[in-house]
Amino acid sequence: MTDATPSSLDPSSAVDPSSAVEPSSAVDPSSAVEPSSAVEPVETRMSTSATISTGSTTGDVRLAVDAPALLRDFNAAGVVAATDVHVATRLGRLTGEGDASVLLAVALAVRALRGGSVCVRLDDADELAALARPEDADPAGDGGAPATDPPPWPEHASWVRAVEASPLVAVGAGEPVDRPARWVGGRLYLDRYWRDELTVRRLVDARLAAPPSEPDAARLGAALARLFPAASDARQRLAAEHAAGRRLTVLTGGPGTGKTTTVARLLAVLQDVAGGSGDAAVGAPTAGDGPVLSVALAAPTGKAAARLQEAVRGVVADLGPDDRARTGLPEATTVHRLLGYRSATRFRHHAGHHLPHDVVVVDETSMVPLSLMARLLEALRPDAHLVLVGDPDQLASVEAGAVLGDLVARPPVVELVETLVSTSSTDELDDAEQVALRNGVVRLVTVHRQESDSAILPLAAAIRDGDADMVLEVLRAGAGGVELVEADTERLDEHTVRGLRDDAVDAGRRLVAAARAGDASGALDALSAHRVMVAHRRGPVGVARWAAQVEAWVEEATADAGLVVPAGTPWVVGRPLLVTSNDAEVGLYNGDTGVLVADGDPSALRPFDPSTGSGRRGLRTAPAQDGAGAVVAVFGDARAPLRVRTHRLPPVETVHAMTVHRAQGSQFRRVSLILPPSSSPLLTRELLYTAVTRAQELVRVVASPEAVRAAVAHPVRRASGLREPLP
Ligand SMILES: Nc1ncnc2c1ncn2[C@@H]1O[C@H](COP(=O)(O)OP(=O)(O)OP(=O)(O)O)[C@@H](O)[C@H]1O
Repeated sequence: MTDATPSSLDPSSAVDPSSAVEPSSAVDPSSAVEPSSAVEPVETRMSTSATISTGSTTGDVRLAVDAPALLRDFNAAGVVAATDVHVATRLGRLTGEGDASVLLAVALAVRALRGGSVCVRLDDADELAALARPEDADPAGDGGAPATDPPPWPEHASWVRAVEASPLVAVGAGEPVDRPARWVGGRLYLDRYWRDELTVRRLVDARLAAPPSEPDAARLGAALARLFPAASDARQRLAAEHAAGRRLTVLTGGPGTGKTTTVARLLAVLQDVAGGSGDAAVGAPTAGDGPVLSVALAAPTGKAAARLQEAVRGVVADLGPDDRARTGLPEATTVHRLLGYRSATRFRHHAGHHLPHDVVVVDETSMVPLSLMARLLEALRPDAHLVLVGDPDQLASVEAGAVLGDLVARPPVVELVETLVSTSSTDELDDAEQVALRNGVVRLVTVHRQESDSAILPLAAAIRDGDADMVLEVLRAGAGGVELVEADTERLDEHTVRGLRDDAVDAGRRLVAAARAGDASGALDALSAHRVMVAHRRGPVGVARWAAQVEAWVEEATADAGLVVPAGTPWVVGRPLLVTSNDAEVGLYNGDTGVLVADGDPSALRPFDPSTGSGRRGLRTAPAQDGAGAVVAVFGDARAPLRVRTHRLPPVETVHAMTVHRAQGSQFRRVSLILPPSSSPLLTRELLYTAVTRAQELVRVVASPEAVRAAVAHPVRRASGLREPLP
């Protein structure tokens, strides 16, 4: 390994391969408020404002100079972007609303979506203060308006009066239904988000309030006792019993608390009780007949779906023969694919064409945004059993909404569930958990994973508890697969990051070797060996800069064999890929990761003309003899990879490093997390918790202690109305 000079860590050397901005959407107000479906943090969308003409005469297109003075001032302070102002003023023109305070409120509602909120609370001083933090305060400093001090907010009472009187705004939950914004309970929504929230509320409440199905108590009791025999299984047993009788169960818990185990076993319970008496004489299925309920397993990303399927099948394989036969081999898919994705707002299954399944289990529900949850709930048969599984302490979805967190924290919707019969007891639930159970929520708390010397789970627990001293203590102890590299991450040198470099190079070597050998499974396995994670997209602590850095290290380390670049293609064998948009036809979705591997007989990758490497050091190869091409992209489960020809690939990026948002739903054996400076608005408790819990063996945090403290001190705030009853 050759030492790179410190200058190779110079941020200015980083090339941003992904600087494409979203298409301008400022003209059509409805599309202007449609969030990007990209799985990436909010700051990526800040630069949008720099691409959109707002009629500025100053030449600075980030400033909305044609807007009323109040909006101009808030724009100049960086509180709202020019696009937010543009949407608000356009909606104002369409509805005859000229009051600047109302337009400011609408611009804030648009702005709030980018932070993941569904609405803006004008009466919440903390939220307004958070919005007043310029969202582009990232180290790159590459977007948004120049910050001046924000002007004072409009006087609250008159602001609310103006909003309530506005022709732009519908007030309350009822008529009229054709206005672009909605004011409910002190919250201002863009109408589309209000409708999605109402849909989720209505359909969740209907599920909770539906009369319970009453499975045969003796059979249920026997199945629960068989599948959850130990005293320590009590909460898992309760969740399974709840799922057998009710139409919505929300199963939560941190890593290693047995969520997946519970899912697999509860499927066995549900299949058993659905199998009726087992009396073959009357035609009822028996154990040997296999599954009788149609079950769908889904997760927000392909990677998470692959993990879910693998984990569930692993648990099923350990069940007794009858339960194994009853449960079968459930397939997992993405939520998009389950619903039959056609476009961001259109799916094959919907309220008029329900999914056929009797049971639908969604894992990693924290990543499901409000709009997708609304579409999923609409598409379910009313009598289907829905089980939402996830960890509400993780980062919420990139798009607006924090549905899992909201469902867990809501006040109770239905009276105490009376159907908990037979073996389950709620004795060990505290008062808050008893209340949550009325909303179908069962929280698993016991960590069962046997890694007693690992400090990753105690670290995650300290982050979740907001205990920054403990977090730093565990990190600094440097034992049990946890380490802290204390550093100013904007000025890292080679020596400081040598551990990170060694891990990245090791994983990269294995990846490239497997890819060149045409070993798809080996390459996909190597892809999860180590991952560099960051918070930002751009800047010295951004994904673009670190992806370029890791790529340079790996190229250097594997240069002896030369790059393998099949002739006539830009595709480098061994390049790790990240899919950046959905392509239902190919079966790849935003956030899926894969790798380019040599296709067919590796000897077909013979030298083409090493002397004409187009200025690039490396080995060029001819296409395989059979014309099938010499490189193929592989994705998904290492044991059954999905192979995609390069000409059919949707847009992809190289993924030597990724944002923590992107990494959600995936796990890696080793994780190196590089945190931005403590002033970054993206440093949140959920970000740190999510990154730490992606690691199986080792998590290395490269950060200043101040940045760690800042992350732990800032839980994410997301405004929505789901936690409150309708007025
Ligand atoms: N009731 C139990 N008793 C003993 N061991 C259990 C129990 N439930 C789960 N386990 C074991 O604990 C480990 C973690 O379980 P599981 O993978 O189901 O957790 P999880 O919550 O899905 O974790 P993650 O979110 O990290 O994927 C597994 O090894 C599993 O076999």
